Amino acid sequence: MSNVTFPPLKNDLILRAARGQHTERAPVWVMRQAGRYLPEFRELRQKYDFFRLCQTPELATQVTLQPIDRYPDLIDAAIIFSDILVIPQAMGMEVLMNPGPVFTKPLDVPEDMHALQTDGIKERLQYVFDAISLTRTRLAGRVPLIGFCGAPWTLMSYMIEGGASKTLQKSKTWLFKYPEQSKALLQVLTTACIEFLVGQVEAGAQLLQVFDSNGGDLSPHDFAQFSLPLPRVLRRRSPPQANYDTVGLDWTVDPRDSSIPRDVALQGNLDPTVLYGGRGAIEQEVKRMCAEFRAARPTTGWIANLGHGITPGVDPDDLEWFFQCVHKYSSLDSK
Ligand SMILES: Cc1c2[nH]c(c1CCC(=O)O)Cc1[nH]c(c(CCC(=O)O)c1C)Cc1[nH]c(c(CCC(=O)O)c1C)Cc1[nH]c(c(C)c1CCC(=O)O)C2
Repeated sequence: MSNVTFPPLKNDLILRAARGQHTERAPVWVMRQAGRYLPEFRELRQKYDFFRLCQTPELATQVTLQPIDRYPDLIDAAIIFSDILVIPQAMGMEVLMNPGPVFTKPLDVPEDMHALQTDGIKERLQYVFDAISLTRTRLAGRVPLIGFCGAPWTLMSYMIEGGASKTLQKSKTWLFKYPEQSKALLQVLTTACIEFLVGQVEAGAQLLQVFDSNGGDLSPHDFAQFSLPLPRVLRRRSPPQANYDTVGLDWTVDPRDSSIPRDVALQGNLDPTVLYGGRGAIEQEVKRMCAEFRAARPTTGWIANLGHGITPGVDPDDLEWFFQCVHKYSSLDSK
């Protein structure tokens, strides 16, 4: 589906695992791998505002490649440097990063939705597509490139709460007090997400991840109603790249949990705090994680990752050790 040709891929481990194929070892990457724990990232961040980095393809590409250059032969995927909140921005909402996201005018009542610009969203996100194409070229086939977006419910909750929230009281109130308007907003966001993801694949993204960070706050019934439609629609628009072939787990879920469908590959799930525990703790926990995933998926694929984004204080050498431990303990011949 990509419009451009790029250098041939040398490492397709994560693509095979995401499709459910058994791999010689688990592919590995970490969420927020281009982030504040890296001194080279902090250096650039001192010069540029967060969204300036996202909006300038040359800079976004440079940041995306930082972990790939630092850990050659250890990381199996790059993820485009951006943020889930670029969609609300493209709908005309102002978002600042200081240090977490802050919306200057969150949605308060359904009438506020009239101010949202629902046409031309994909066009205003062209900078992400340009960053993806440039990154694909500069990756030169070393590893696949992941594109992403936030899931509609997570975006809606940020747009109403105005930032991170523990209780999601305002956005959940919308669901129950203004159900029709909430559905309309989710519909607009679903369309925007799908156009955005399809555009990323056209620009060169080889794998897509949808972050539904606030999905766990919905009841199973509301999750099915408000969050699950996206992959079904996406699948119709962009087969076969866009199946939810893989489900990401955090550390509160045991990969052997019988409620997890059998027909998906798994990704996860080390508690990022383990990375503060020193080499002994990292090795022990990675070994245990690999054994659990191997038991859960003895003949199909899984992807090693943290259960959440890496945090700013981690020593980059300890992350290197994490990668080395995954290589060792997820190999077919490891005990
Ligand atoms: C909810 C959410 C956001 N953004 C994202 C999510 C979903 C995943 C999750 O639940 O964490 C996803 C995201 N954010 C970022 C990426 C880039 C790719 C990567 O390296 O993983 C990705 C995939 C960069 C970022 N996004 C952000 C940073 C740090 C900001 C900085 O450089 O000042 C980075 C590297 C900021 C951000 N952006 C967001 C928050 C809540 C924060 C503050 C939290 C934090 O500080 O880590 C919104």
